[in-house]
Amino acid sequence: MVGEKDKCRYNQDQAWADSINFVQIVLALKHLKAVNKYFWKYRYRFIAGIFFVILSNYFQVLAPEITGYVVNKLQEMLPGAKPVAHSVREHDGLVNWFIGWVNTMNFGKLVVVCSVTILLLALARGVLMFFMRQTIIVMSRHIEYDQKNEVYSHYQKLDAGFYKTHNTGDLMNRMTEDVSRVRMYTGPAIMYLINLVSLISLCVVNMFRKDVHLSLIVLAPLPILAVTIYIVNTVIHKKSEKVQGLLSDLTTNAQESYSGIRVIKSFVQEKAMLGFFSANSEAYRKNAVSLAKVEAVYFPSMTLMIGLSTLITVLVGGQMALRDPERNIGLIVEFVMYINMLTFPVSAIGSVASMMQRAAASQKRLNEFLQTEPVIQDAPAATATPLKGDIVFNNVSFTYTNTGIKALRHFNLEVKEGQKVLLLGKTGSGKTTVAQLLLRFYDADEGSITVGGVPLQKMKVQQLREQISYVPQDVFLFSDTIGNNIGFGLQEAASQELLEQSARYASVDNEIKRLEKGYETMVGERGVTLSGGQKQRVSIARALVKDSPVLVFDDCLSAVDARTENEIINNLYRFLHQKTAILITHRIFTALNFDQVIVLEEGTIIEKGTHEELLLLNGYYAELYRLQVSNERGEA
Ligand SMILES: Nc1ncnc2c1ncn2[C@@H]1O[C@H](COP(=O)(O)OP(=O)(O)OP(=O)(O)O)[C@@H](O)[C@H]1O
Repeated sequence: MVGEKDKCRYNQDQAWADSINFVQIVLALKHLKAVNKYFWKYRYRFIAGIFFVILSNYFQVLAPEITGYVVNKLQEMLPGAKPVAHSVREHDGLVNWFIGWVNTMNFGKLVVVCSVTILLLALARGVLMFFMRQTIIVMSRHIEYDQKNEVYSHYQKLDAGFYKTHNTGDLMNRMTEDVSRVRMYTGPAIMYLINLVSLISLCVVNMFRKDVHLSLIVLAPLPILAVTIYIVNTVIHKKSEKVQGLLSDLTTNAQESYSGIRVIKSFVQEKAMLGFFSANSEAYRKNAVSLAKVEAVYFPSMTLMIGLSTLITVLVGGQMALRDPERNIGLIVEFVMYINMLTFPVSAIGSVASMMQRAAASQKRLNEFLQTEPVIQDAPAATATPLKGDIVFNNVSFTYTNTGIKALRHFNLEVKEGQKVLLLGKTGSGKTTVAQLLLRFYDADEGSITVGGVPLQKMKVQQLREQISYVPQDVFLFSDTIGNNIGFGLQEAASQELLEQSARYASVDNEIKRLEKGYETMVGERGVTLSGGQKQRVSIARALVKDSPVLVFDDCLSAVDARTENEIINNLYRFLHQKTAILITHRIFTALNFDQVIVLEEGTIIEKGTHEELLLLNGYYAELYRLQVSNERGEA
């Protein structure tokens, strides 16, 4: 068995191995190509941002040159000092012009003018940095917005099969976590990257222009600093991911304990739950402490590295000046300023690299998802056909690919326009599958489904679904008002009259009106919690409000009592007068005179006929009927 220490050692080794795998990082970056279209969309903002970053850095590197010049001037004033030679090549064009202007002033005035100039440069930098954030960071927010919309609209396109194979947490993560990680790339990472490339280039060019030898010596520790920071950053990142994960376990654990408090108490499991919580809490504590230790080392070691570079500059530069009195001291001051200036960009290399790495991993996940094409799509020749005529299932077979379960086998059914059909069968016999195939949540593997002779594949999916009112088995209400939940399927806002009429048909109107806010009552999280039966009836009302020619009710009366069930069936009898309806159920509804009753078993029809015919057949239906009648008598 691997011990705790070995595991820890393994994790550390792994972190080091991962962190130095630069090739992998570079390869991973190809996934980020997908966001280039957004950079193009916001190109003017982006170009302006790059310009502001470069200009701000240019102003920043002017300050050491001016400071160096002032120090040299001071050196010249020391007793016995020789004038310091200024080579035009040594300075930036703007600095040369500035030196030409101030050189004739007396020393006092020169110092004041140079100080004010340095102050003005700092102010200008501040303004430019403001614009830099206003352009690049704002651009990243726009991209984040566009990308969230892109992901969301793709979710809407994908079909039922996709949702069965992906869990909600994973889907939510792509919308939130992955998109915000990509934003860290399109915003801060890109900004820091342009910043560090431009600042390092400007500083290094200036340093080499002045003293190649000294430059090589003082710059030597910086790459070591960059790599060290990158490695430590990766370790910190991995540790903080782990701490985050443990924290989320802890929160879920606590949340479940609160929600399931009645079960915990009734099963007297408080102690066990506490033990479980303590174990989670201990794991979190250990990892959080370990993260704090690495973070504690991080900043002091960074400061040490920078201090070392400054020390080398002063030491080597000072010795050079001692050996060669011609050398100017201003150069040493200038180099110390450059080194301090380089600290931030060099230390940012690590965090920029890990931000890009994380963004690439997130974008890879997003790309995989965005490239998933919905299986159910409109055929090129599909038309918006009105749903008229008989519904025919002709020799239909269907297997769920994810489980390999054959839900329908050579299923044949003909529902004449305006007929009411009862689809009955044991659980798992394939009833819901019939409804889902009719709505084209899936396509049949074999056989065909036609409405009025037109195959479903020749109709536009959206129009097909618009013309079918479907009450699914799992009731789902949105966190919105009851009225909005009922009117959900309508293109325009439903009139109060229509809402009430549908609710009356679904036998829920009276109960809604008894609520304090009536149809304006919020459902869900912070609203009123409706009972299972009430929710079912609200979802029936939602289907009825659409007034479609075809209705499919999937086991939607399972949570209502027998009296309400009869009331709804009677109402439906009136409502469904001209319409085609398929009612899926486990129970027999005697109140409604069905044109056909179909009994399914393991995906095939075992009985078919009217209520009377099936009673005479004396099979599954007749037995279920007798059982139900005797139960009802027993209850009465
Ligand atoms: N999304 C799915 N993925 C894989 N298998 C599924 C899926 N939905 C249903 N099945 C399987 O297909 C078979 C038929 O399921 P279906 O939901 O059509 O039955 P049902 O008669 O409506 O059952 P119930 O009355 O319990 O709702 C079952 O064995 C079920 O396990």
